[in-house]
Amino acid sequence: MSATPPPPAESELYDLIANDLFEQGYSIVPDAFSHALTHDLYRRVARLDEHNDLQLAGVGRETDFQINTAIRGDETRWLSDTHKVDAAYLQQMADFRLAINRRLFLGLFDYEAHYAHYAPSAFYKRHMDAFKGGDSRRVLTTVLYLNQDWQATDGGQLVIYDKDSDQIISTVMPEMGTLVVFLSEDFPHEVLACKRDRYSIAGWFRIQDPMQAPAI
Ligand SMILES: O=C(O)CCC(=O)C(=O)O
Ligand SMILES: [Fe+2]
Repeated sequence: MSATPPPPAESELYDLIANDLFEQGYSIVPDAFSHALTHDLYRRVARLDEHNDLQLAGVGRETDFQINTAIRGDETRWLSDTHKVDAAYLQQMADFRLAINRRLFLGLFDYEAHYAHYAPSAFYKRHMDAFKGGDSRRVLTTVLYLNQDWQATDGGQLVIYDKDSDQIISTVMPEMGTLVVFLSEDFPHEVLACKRDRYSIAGWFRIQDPMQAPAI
């Protein structure tokens, strides 16, 4: 028998996240999804790591893209609908997208997500996931953590800052099942150096590319 409570019923989960986003622009939810899904995702990323199927992440987009381990040291791989476990998560996030659109009218159009592995001593310096007027189309960031029994001494916390005051808003332990959601343009954040392998899925809901939108 496990002592952890079952995940909240889905509509309650989305009510809670939508309310947090409306009130404060971010939400942090422990045990967001079913334990079965979370464990499948953990096994999948651990296997990708074991088989060296993750690649050092870069900074910048397209022509600006470069590897810079002074900024970030994580290794990543995009989820793909062609793998059963990836597809299960992408389906979960498709439901999430509709549920949040129904509650907040954010016009979320699609979702991209990658597995990430931070090896011991890796970090991701303070950054923003999107900029006002930028071309990434990213509106809402999600991070799902996949690490059992994370301790404060393991490092690797996500630190979220207030954009205006520079104060720390929250320090999040990357514990198995915890989901963090925040408005991509509003919160500078960083990943502190970790002391053990750290696994997660980072994802971004995006608005539609105005160039691809049908003419009205
Ligand atoms: O893993 C995390 O806690 C955050 C990762 C992140 O900021 C990113 O990939 O942009
Ligand atoms: Fe980020």
